[in-house]
Amino acid sequence: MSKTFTRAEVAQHNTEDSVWCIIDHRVYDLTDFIDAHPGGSVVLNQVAGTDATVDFYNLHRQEVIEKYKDLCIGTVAGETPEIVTPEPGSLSQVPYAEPLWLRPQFKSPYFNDSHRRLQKALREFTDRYITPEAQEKEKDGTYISQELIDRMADAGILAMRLGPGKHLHGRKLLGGVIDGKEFDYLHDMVLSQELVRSNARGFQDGNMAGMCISLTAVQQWLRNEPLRQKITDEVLSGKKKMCLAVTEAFAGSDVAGLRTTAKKTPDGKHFIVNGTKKWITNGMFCDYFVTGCRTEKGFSVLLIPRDEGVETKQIKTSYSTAAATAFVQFENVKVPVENLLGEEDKGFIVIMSNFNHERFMMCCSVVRMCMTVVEECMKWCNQRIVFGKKLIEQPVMRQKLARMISLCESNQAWLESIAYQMCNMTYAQQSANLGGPIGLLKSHATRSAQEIADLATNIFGGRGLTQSGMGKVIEMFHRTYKFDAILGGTEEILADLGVRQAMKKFPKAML
Ligand code: HEM
Repeated sequence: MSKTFTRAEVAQHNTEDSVWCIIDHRVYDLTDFIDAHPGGSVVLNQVAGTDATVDFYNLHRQEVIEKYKDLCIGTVAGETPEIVTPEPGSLSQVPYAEPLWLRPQFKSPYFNDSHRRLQKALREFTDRYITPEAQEKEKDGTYISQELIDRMADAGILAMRLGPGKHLHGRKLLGGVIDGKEFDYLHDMVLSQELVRSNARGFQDGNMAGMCISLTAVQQWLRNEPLRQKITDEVLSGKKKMCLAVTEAFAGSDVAGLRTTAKKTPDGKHFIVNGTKKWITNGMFCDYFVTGCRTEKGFSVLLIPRDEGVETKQIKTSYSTAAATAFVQFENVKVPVENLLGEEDKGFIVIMSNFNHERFMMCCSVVRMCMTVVEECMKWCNQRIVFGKKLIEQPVMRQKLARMISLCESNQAWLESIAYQMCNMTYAQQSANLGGPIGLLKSHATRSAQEIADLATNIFGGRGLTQSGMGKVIEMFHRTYKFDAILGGTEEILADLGVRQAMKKFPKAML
């Protein structure tokens, strides 16, 4: 790479036997690559011997040049490469690509040094370990590797994903960048927002989303202490996997309509479970199912270990099968009564108590993903040349970007304000005061996501419909934003919840 060549020298390599070109002041020998080039050999022959920087960046993502850096044989004499290659862990320099609190010129009342340390460590962890695997698994549809799970368990990431609490006390997170006791809901927000940057919506859920919404219920409601500790240890160490199994083909959010039954054995020591569950995220690889069942006088929640009576079949949805979404069948599964969460026939509270945190995490992710889409659009508009001009020079494009930026900035500001309230409330106060606002935020954030996906696809044109290359993030987002609009409560239900909760507090007087 230390070799230098004059532009005249490069110009001579424009024959079938030797195809060189210049990209960003670096010299590339494409002779042996030409037949493997996904864009074909003709285009490379056309630029042989010339400076192809503008053409290259008009058609490729920055990561392509990184991946194929071995083709680089030197630089142009007297010239220095200009294009910035982001290092793992670095912040984006694209305007509006990062939340305001991470932009050096701005201040925030919410975040202290421990949030910044955690953000930095998580960004590096995600860039180095999660994103490469996420991209691969999203494409081939296989499940998360045990190696990555172990790495996340060691770093305390699995434990952090349950939110603040005693389970973090005494833990040194990410090698000690913060102490578990310091971890609050703003750290929690940072965690969700950094993990989502791997830009792979199916894998994002495949990456232990089931655990985040089920182990919390076990911790809060499983009364047998040694059993609770054993299971928590198994799951947080990554040795066992857990998911939440409530929805059925017969009933989604309508818990009263569920048909999975749990009948007590005559000796009162076991439940026998029969029934099916649908759309169970991570169900394919889980060892434990936190399952909603009909019991004699109501609805109950049971922790069901996988055994021969439990059968899982993969469901193909519009995102990658890396999410391990399953159809689950329980046939005469014998479950000890100590696996009951909360009280028999009073399972509704067990399921409901989990929702705020789940929805909060979803808000964090979808708002951050929207910001990444803005970043992609800003980069593309600055890079893409059409009708002899950069796209950004077209006022119609700037209008679209303005709308997208405004939606992202306002949603992020709302989210930070809610996270701050959560830091200053008990769990019970959160349930009383924040269920409505979180519901409204989730509903608004996913409506915004719809508009952002639509605008971004128009900006990218055909590339926004293509699963590889420049528009791949946009294509993925446009195909998958609905998961956030449906999972954890649909937009309509949550918007309605927000207004109903507000009306409960309406003063009795006629105002
Ligand atoms: C180091 C040099 C190059 C490498 C490693 C490279 C690699 C690639 C790769 C991996 C793709 C697949 C799409 C993607 O992932 O972005 C691609 C597509 C393409 N490349 Fe290249 N390329 C190089 C140079 C060039 C140059 C100089 C041109 C044009 C003059 C060119 C024209 C194209 C075209 C037209 C496509 C198809 C793009 C699309 O469908 O949107 N490539 N290239």
